Amino acid sequence: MPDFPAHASPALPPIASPKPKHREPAVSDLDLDQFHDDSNAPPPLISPALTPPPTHSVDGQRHDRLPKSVKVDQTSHAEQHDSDKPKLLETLPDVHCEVRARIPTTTGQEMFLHLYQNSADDKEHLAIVFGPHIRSKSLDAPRPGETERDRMIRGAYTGTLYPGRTSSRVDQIRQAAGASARPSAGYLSGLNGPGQASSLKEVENSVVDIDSSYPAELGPPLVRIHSECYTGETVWSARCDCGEQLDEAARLMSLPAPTPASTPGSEVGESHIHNLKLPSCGGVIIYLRQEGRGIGLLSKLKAYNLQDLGHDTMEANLLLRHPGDARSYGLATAMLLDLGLGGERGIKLLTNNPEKVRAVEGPNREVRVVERVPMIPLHWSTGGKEGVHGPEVEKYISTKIEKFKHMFST
Ligand SMILES: Nc1nc2c(ncn2[C@@H]2O[C@H](COP(=O)(O)OP(=O)(O)OP(=O)(O)O)[C@@H](O)[C@H]2O)c(=O)[nH]1
Repeated sequence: MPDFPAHASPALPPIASPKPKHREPAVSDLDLDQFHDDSNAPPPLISPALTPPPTHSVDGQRHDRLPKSVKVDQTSHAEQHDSDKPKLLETLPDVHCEVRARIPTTTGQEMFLHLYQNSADDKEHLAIVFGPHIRSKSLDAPRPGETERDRMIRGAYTGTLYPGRTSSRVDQIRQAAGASARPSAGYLSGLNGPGQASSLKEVENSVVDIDSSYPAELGPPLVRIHSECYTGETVWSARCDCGEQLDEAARLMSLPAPTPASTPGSEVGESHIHNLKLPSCGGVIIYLRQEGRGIGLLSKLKAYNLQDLGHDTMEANLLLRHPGDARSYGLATAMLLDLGLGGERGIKLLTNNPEKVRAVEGPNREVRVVERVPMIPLHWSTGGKEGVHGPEVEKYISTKIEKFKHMFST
């Protein structure tokens, strides 16, 4: 079997969006046998079931806490050999958030969908923002000639919209109503100490108003970089776990932030916070329109047929003359910076993909990944009770481990 190129050495320029401009080579033009030199091996679909790595816990339950994270070794980044470094653009693309809207979701949680445009391609990439703390600078920046109503229509408001609202800024509404300064936007201010009842009320009121930056108390914000997968997210494919990963990222970002009540030794009882709408830690899913690891849906569907003919996901891409992974993450870096998530404090990245961890940091480490939270397939973590399963997804995951060097354990 030939040596494959190292994972994710993009042959396409990193920002290229896959648009088939000419007819792709017919499958019959391709050398289907090149990966089958030692083809006494059984076809992948009947290979033995994947044994999950032993280090993750299997207790049949989903937890209401973030899975254990792994510190990302900062020195090893700095000392990376040139050959190990991901190929990054020298400068980040320009991005700006055109519009944002509140989306109540079927799980009961609310999120704000941010639509971005950029200087690198003509696709609409998205930031799915959970919690009240993360805001887009380019969205909030005033635009020439716009009215307060224009600002509200494009989502550049604080607090909550309601019929008849006239200003995009909560402070202005309060001032107009003769109210004093708005309640403290500090994270759960006043909860930690005696006499919390009025403070709790204040928190309840301020939850919808908070527009400050991400509070230091919550540590590095949780980030997921997700690449589009029409098959796994929309048409119920069990060839991959992309849909489940998107759901799980949203669930983790909607979990309530730790409160003093959940901290040992706290004087605040559970009953005090029973009906309180506590803010979630929040986080952001950067949803990049790089379908099929950047090869596009057309090629991905051909790749599926090659997989049914016995090839793994990397081989199928290579046979179609695409890199094993054609994605890039400069847009994600630029979007995270716009959302105020650059700088020293860093982010916690939900992923198993080592390439993502390095590439999202950007050419000058504009964003720092200080912790990595693994994405364990639900089928493993629930002991087989939930999650996508079947021979195709097993093969997909085992190829991620063996060829793309994904890290499925802490
Ligand atoms: N080419 C190809 N792409 C696939 C296949 N199955 C899923 N994909 C794509 O793989 C991508 C999955 O990417 P992500 O969810 O960002 O995750 P990842 O890089 O695999 O790693 P994690 O962050 O650990 O989940 C999506 O763009 C899917 O469309 C496949 O068989 N072939």
